[in-house]
Amino acid sequence: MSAGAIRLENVTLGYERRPAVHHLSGVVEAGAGLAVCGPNGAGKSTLLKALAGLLPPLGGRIVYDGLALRDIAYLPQSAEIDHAFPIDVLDFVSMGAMRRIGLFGRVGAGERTRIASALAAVGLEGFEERAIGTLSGGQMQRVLFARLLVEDCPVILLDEPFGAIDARTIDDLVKIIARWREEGRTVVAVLHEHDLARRAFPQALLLAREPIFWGATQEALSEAHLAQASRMVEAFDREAEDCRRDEAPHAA
Ligand SMILES: Nc1ncnc2c1ncn2[C@@H]1O[C@H](COP(=O)(O)OP(=O)(O)OP(=O)(O)O)[C@@H](O)[C@H]1O
Repeated sequence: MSAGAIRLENVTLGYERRPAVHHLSGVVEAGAGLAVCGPNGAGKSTLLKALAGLLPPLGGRIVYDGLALRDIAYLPQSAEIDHAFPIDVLDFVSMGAMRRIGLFGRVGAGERTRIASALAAVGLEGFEERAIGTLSGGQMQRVLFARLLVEDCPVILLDEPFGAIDARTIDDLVKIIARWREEGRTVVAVLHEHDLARRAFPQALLLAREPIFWGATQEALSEAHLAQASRMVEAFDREAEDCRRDEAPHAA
């Protein structure tokens, strides 16, 4: 395993001891571009939270080679972000510098330059004083990418970064991901858009509560593998329903 890699060893993840992802082993090499795909409920977001260090495994372990958790930037699903929080674009993007300067640290000239160039890179110059609550979905996603640019981490985790945004914004953000990869950063993204996964990520993990395939994207997202993933998640959900019925002896 090379420096900067993340190794998963027979990892089980879940909530309140209920497993959501089982038997996951593999290595995210430093500099990898990995798409995590699979049907709804497959465990994709759960895996990303675990990689970000927010959800300790129920079993197995995740080993970070030469990486501290502060080296990992994490973009949660849009629904988990408080868009109504009263903060303007400049302050929101500046929060990306917090790991370096601390919560109450002074934003010096170097950080100001970094923040300005991040806003320029996502095409949001002139939006500095806009409250984030007034932005469109696409503009908000650009702001979130600007914050990631300021965070400047070697590992970047993106949970559904392209959900419900326009094609032009998607193109611009895909270019930023390509730039991160050229710079040797590791990018792991949960994606429902398989065409984008094929276009922007050489590797894919197809997940259906357990791994179906982890390797070249074209092969991971073959029709046969996608059909297998759907069947497995449906079967898992049916079993879960049966369990719930068994656990409710007083139900009518
Ligand atoms: N906080 C939580 N508490 C309890 N169960 C959870 C929690 N978050 C997710 N789950 C359950 O874990 C399983 C996997 O969910 P997860 O969100 O990881 O799937 P996903 O593949 O990201 O789905 P989607 O594509 O719909 O976003 C689901 O059965 C879900 O209900």
